[in-house]
Amino acid sequence: MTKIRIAVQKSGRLNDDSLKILKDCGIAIDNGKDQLKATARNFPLEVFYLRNGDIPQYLRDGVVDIAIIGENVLIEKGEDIAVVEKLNFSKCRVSLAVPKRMDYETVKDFEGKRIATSYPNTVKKFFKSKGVSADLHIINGSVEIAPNIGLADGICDIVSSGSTLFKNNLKEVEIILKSEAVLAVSPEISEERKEILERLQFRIKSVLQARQNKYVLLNAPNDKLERIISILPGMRSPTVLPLAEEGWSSVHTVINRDTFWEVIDELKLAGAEGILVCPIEKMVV
Ligand SMILES: Nc1ncnc2c1ncn2[C@@H]1O[C@H](COP(=O)(O)OP(=O)(O)OP(=O)(O)O)[C@@H](O)[C@H]1O
Ligand SMILES: O=P(O)(O)OC[C@H]1O[C@H](OP(=O)(O)OP(=O)(O)O)[C@H](O)[C@@H]1O
Ligand SMILES: [Mg+2]
Repeated sequence: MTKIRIAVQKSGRLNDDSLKILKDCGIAIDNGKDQLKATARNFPLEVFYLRNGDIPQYLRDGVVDIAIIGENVLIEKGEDIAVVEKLNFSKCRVSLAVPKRMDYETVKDFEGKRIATSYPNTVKKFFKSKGVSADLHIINGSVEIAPNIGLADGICDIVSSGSTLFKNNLKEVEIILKSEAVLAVSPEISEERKEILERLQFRIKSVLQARQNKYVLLNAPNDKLERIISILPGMRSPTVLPLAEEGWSSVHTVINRDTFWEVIDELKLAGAEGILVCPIEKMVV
């Protein structure tokens, strides 16, 4: 039977959440941690555990068909590779930073400066678009230490909370790009495997939708229903069911996580009572 081959980071920031999303898609993988390859028990899928930084080349060569990878890595070394889904985890940015004490005004301040980075193509492209010429030092890790040991005047690296920059007396001065984990596809994928990809993507979308929403149940006196329903976003319109108690109804709906608390506050003000909030397992839209 044909299987789709997916690359997942072997260890590091993406590993746990990548395996979690496959699990939430109902895919069971026997996961010996030291294995480099594993087969799903209930879906035509093989998992290859690889270094994030090596994945663009494996996709390009068609050694794997799809991958869960940091978008920033694709921008750095896989611009020819298509992204089919943003996965909403491992969110970060690739930024330029300089020592706190430096008076930084514009990107022109990088002219002629030494920049340490693991993302040379990204930095080069950014500087080129701004007409700046700088001297790049490519290092693979602990980039933030470079200015403190006199190796560079500034750096370009991943920033999330900013605490690594803070600890190293650096300040973020330019955001070059924003990144999150994505599902990427090999240009070499076969038609047969594309069909498996479509099935997988359908499940992933349902999982992402479910994670983004909550199921809400509430009780309301009938004379307040109209106002309450006008507040609710919902998939179509809310379900309204009569309660055993005369003059009262139960309202069921779905609310997006981003606006959740604001909507709940409004519902309470409008007279909603006994509000229950439940996680959604899958949401097929
Ligand atoms: N601090 C962070 N917060 C959020 N996401 C991050 C952070 N650091 C890295 N990432 C994202 O996770 C990806 C993997 O980072 P990680 O540090 O685990 O591996 P790596 O050293 O880039 O890759 P490799 O697997 O090749 O060793 C990055 O490419 C980026 O997309
Ligand atoms: O803004 P922050 O929340 O501090 O995150 C940013 C740091 O996280 C990443 O390093 P990581 O911890 O993955 O270590 P690594 O350099 O060994 O990959 C990245 O390279 C930064 O150093
Ligand atoms: Mg890292």
